Amino acid sequence: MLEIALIAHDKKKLDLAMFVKEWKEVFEKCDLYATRSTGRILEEKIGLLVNKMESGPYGGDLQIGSLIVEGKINFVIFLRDPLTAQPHEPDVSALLRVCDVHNIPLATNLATAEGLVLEIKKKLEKI
Ligand SMILES: O=C(CO)COP(=O)(O)O
Repeated sequence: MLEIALIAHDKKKLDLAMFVKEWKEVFEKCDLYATRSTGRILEEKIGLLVNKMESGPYGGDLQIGSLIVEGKINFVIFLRDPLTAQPHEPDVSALLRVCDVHNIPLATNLATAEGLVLEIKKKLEKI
């Protein structure tokens, strides 16, 4: 099973929901983790089962980061809002940092997410 973390800041949640819907047949074969509001949207609008952490501003990014440190996440798609200051920016940076520390593929925009999902699909076909 592949473990995927899906996160989006508020102004990017619609983009993420549309992207995940488009690739639903891939994501429904994975174990999904998300920060709370993102996860709720993916469950309610797309009908996927999602392991929901705390909301990002309440430490959810750090919880996902902790899962990465424990080796429990294979891919991260995190659609950040580059135009809005986030009160929990240090937590966001920490999550991005542990992805680099542990060499976890990370997409922070839709163009890269497209590449990652193709890679995830390829990996699933080999399982
Ligand atoms: O803020 C976030 C990531 O930094 C996302 O958190 P939510 O999914 O709870 O909105």
